[in-house]
Amino acid sequence: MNAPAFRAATDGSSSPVVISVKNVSKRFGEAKSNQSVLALDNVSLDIRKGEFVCLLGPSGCGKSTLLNIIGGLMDASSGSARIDGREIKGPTPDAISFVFQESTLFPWYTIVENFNIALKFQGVPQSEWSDRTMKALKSVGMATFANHYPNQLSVGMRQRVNMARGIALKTDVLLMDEPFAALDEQTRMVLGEDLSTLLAETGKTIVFVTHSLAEAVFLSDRIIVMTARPGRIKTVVEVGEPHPRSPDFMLEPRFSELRNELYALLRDEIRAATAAMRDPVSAPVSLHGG
Ligand SMILES: Nc1ncnc2c1ncn2[C@@H]1O[C@H](COP(=O)(O)OP(=O)(O)OP(=O)(O)O)[C@@H](O)[C@H]1O
Repeated sequence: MNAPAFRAATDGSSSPVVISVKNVSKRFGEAKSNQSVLALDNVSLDIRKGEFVCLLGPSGCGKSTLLNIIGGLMDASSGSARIDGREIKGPTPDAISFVFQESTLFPWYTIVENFNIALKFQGVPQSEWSDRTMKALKSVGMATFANHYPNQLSVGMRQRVNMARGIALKTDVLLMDEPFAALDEQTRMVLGEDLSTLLAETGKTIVFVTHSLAEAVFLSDRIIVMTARPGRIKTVVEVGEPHPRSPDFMLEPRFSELRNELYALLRDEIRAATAAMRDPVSAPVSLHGG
């Protein structure tokens, strides 16, 4: 029997850089217009192969915008994003796949058919489809539902399948935008454990957006803490724990210390974001140099 996959804690400095974001700013609307929004301001970030990186910050600080720019779904207003040295100018389905908060399964196709469409779109040879699909479904405990339709599954099961589809694809990079946000706390925790195991097994590079401090600490190698809008990188917190992670990690004093540290870092930013929502004209945009 094979030993379970194990991935040592990383400080992110020993593996090659896969994603490189350099001086990225993003403005929605014309700068002169009073409707214009500066969502990201001069963000630079390198993400290394096999890392699990969380983007954490107050609502509206540009987490999804940054993820969308990395995924090629949106252009930066200035600066650049690269994957494996290539400038990202649009979606790169050969390199990057997405898992969103809402299940993006076609309701009129079975789970297997949904996977086949994604694999076909990605150019994976048909001879590999079944093996990849069943392996990924098995890894999230959903193999027996392969021939079900999405509406025959619970919300949590659909999100499991969504996650499995991201894993089945050949891409080395998985971008996950609040994939567990719609789930109850227990399901979230179990899926978080599964994701940590999958990270150790597949070695994929994962960029994950969340609002949950506990989820960020439990899953991440590095947590990118962002300021209130315009989103900048306030600080980076290293977790330094191997994968797969067990729920026992949450009982360690270090876990609470890290979560408290994140809360202390975010508190001012959340206040700034809330003030800006209440009074967009006179509120400080960010307490962090905004
Ligand atoms: N297509 C768009 N057009 C105009 N403004 C946008 C667009 N997309 C995002 N924004 C604005 O950019 C800012 C950042 O949005 P984004 O969704 O990236 O934030 P977020 O940190 O992911 O928020 P949340 O945590 O609430 O999901 C917000 O003020 C938002 O209103």
